[in-house]
Amino acid sequence: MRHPDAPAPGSPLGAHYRMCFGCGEDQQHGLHLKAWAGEGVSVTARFTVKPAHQGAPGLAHGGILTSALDETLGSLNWLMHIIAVTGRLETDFLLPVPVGTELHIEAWATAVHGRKIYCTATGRMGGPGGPVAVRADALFIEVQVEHFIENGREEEIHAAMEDPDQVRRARAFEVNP
Ligand SMILES: CCCCC/C=C\C/C=C\C/C=C\C/C=C\CCCC(=O)SCCNC(=O)CCNC(=O)[C@H](O)C(C)(C)COP(=O)(O)OP(=O)(O)OC[C@H]1O[C@@H](n2cnc3c(N)ncnc32)[C@H](O)[C@@H]1OP(=O)(O)O
Repeated sequence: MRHPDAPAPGSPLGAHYRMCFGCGEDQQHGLHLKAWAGEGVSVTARFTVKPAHQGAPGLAHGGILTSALDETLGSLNWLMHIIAVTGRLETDFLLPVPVGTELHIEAWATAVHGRKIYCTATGRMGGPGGPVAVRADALFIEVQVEHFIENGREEEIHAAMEDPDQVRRARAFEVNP
């Protein structure tokens, strides 16, 4: 499952798309989540809850926490050298997460069946060994690059295809942009 050319454990994964809400460095409204390759088909990530992420006073919105887990699970793509999108995602919220918390996220693949990738993630507070505040089980489905080209809004697709960095990132998934 781990691709022979997968980034070495500990390597930063970078953004798959600079305008991505989860990881994009140029997305001013985004989470700016950072992820690193782990052993096997696993990744670690960090995300800090900011005031813009509140659902209740001083507490993270559940949808934001789910997004952070979704993004980390999506980063497993880098380890497998495939493109997969979220088909199903179920989140358990175990502890309230205050603004200012740095969430330590871990995600790993648990099974593969055809195009279906089953995977799990946890988000811990106070450090990588801290209590689990959120966890999610997900089903990702492998797709071809046409999934984006055929369904994305034309102006962003054109901009992405004209961006050599984006084309290079797409190639890292061994797809033909
Ligand atoms: C140069 C331009 C390049 C641009 C792109 C460049 C780079 C991109 C690189 C990486 C980006 C990739 C991911 C992003 C990473 C992180 C972001 C976070 C991840 C996300 O946020 S991503 C957005 C949310 N996501 C969607 O926007 C998906 C919308 N959706 C669909 O597009 C279709 O729905 C699809 C494709 C999922 C399936 O459609 P389909 O027609 O291909 O396949 P089909 O329906 O046959 O399903 C095949 C088998 O999966 C089972 N299955 C399907 N769905 C299921 C479900 N919900 N529950 C249980 N089982 C399910 C079936 O039951 C069958 O199972 P079986 O084979 O056993 O029968």
